Amino acid sequence: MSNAKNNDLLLGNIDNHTKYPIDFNELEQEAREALEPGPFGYIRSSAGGEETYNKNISSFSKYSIVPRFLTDVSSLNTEVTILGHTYPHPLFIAPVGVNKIAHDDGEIAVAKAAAKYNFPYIQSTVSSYSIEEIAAATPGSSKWFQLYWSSNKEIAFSMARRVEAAGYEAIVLTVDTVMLGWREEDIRNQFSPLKRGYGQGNYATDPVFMAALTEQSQEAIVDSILENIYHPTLNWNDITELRNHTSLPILIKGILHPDDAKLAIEKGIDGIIVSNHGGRQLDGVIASIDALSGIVEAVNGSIPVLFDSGVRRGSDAVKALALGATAVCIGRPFVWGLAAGGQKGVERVLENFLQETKVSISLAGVRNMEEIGNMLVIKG
Ligand SMILES: Cc1cc2nc3c(=O)[nH]c(=O)nc-3n(C[C@H](O)[C@H](O)[C@H](O)COP(=O)(O)O)c2cc1C
Ligand SMILES: O=C(O)C(=O)c1ccccc1
Repeated sequence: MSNAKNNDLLLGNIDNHTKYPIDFNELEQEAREALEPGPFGYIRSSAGGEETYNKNISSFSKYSIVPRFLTDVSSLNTEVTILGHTYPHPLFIAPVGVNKIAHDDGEIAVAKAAAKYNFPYIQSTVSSYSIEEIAAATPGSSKWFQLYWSSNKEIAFSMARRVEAAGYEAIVLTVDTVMLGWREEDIRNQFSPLKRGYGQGNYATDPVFMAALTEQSQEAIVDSILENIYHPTLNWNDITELRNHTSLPILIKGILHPDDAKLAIEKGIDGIIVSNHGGRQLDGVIASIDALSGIVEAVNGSIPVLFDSGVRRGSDAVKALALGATAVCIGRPFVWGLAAGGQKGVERVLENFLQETKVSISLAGVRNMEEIGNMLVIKG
């Protein structure tokens, strides 16, 4: 619960804080200055002509909040319960790999900032730090694990066992990246983080992955990651197998079609993340926010529906929540915070998101996360 009287968010920011970019574009500019073109371009860009990337962002402005007044918004409860865990607010950290290309402290800095602001942290398979290192750096905080399937599926099962042992609360299987999208900026910059040896934290510590190597060299590790991480044969039978290898809840990330959402429910999946991977996979696909309502309708409350792609500020998150998302994941904004200022930079991004989200919910006349689904959002 937060009390509006003790929590005059805007004035608190004007009085207390040192100057720091708040707006996404200013933050991106600061990151551009801090990074080499290869890493900066890898994070910023998306697939093809970046149609979907641009649409993800611009489509939010097609939706307008119609607020209610005189509802006594002096206290706000943003708690949400998802798959048996109660989280203080419906904002998560999206899984983003290879964080060391943005800052040397990488995922440790992000996970610590997330723990400080109570954002559940979804760790990517292709992290620079391992499952166990992140767990040790952030004891007691909520963590989920994003799994990239491996062509040698015993590696995927091994990672699933490790996250369960390390106390993670759920596994998010990403299904839209069975091969990498057509990313022209990376071709232009000749930049592949995996080829340069980033993102090995979970592979180089995995007993099944390491045992399968023919030789124990850096080249062999890179080659084997590349052979395993692209897995175009992935299909629903693999999901059933994963189900038999973990007792953790499984969510599928990358759902855009209502029929895939229905199939996920039929196959016993515990939740989905509506996402187009920030426009980084197939260019020309529907903006994530435009896909949300149809999927929420298809799911009809039977499993949680998380959301990402294009969320740039608190009011975007509020629109997604009002359209039926159970929680919203923040992507590129925190990566720019990391590039601009390490853990501190991420903290400022999360703090701003949280504060704007809370102010926006209250100003729309809503007091808790049950009411937010009734918030009126219209196209126009
Ligand atoms: C640099 C970068 C790396 C990413 N790595 C992963 C990843 O390892 N696994 C995954 O499921 N999604 C990954 N994503 C996608 C994010 O989880 C998320 O879907 C996307 O960033 C949302 O779009 P937005 O950042 O424009 O809001 C990555 C995104 C970026 C920008
Ligand atoms: O770049 C990405 O979007 C992504 O998901 C990824 C895939 C492999 C390695 C690093 C990141």
